[in-house]
Amino acid sequence: MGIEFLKGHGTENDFVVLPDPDGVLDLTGERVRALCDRRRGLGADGVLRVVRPDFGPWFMDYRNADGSIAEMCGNGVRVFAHYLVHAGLEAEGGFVVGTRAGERPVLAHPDGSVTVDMGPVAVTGAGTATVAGSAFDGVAVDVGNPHLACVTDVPVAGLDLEEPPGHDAALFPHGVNVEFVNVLGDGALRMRVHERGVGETRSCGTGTVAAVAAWLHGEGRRTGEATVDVLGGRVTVVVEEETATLTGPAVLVARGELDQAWWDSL
Ligand SMILES: N[C@@H](CCC[C@H](N)C(=O)O)C(=O)O
Repeated sequence: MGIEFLKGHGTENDFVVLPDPDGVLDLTGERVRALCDRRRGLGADGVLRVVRPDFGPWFMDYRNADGSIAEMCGNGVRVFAHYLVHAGLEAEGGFVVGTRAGERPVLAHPDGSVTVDMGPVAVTGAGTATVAGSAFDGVAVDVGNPHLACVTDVPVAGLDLEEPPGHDAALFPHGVNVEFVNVLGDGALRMRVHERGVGETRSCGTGTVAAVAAWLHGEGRRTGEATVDVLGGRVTVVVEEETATLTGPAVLVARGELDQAWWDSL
């Protein structure tokens, strides 16, 4: 009997989901890297291990594709919540998901989309990202994990994000997710992102919240709402005084078993 997995995505930010209610899987960095590898594994931007603690809600143990651990993943919470409903472990509607950044209330909608209460969002400073020798002014945004969100007039579609953007390491001692954001109109943004521990991804939920917070900050506003177009689709973000919400699709595409011998060899 192999190890159960599912594959899913939220606006094409894709994840391997590993149901592990009793917390018995030894999810090493090497196993995460192998699972996420698009040639020698299943391929994904990250892994969501589904754990049921003795007390409290289902816990999302999130890992980046390079095996590193991150505090929070907004698209991951949507896929995680959708999986819980799909598996009959939670009912559609409101429930809570545990993350390393704290508990995140979610609302699982009948169409499979999910709204996540992302918790407080804070603009904590200013920084600069560098891409191919060009500098982009940005703001540091804490969404439970670190972001440098750069609102720019340079069309983001043309940026080469193959290499990690340069940034001020002293400002982000634990690394950073970097967003490049175009304003398409009032309440309409376009974003590309280079994620810490992954590379360029087709969407980043916490990144879209950071993008909206950065746009509002530039407008001298603290609260507001925007759609954010990413390479993998569209999400909606609402920033309020005390919290922010992220709404978007969540899709499960496959379910199967990992080969036990392959797992054991890692
Ligand atoms: N894709 C995620 C963010 C995942 C974590 C990030 N790479 C980090 O290291 O902080 C999202 O949807 O928020």
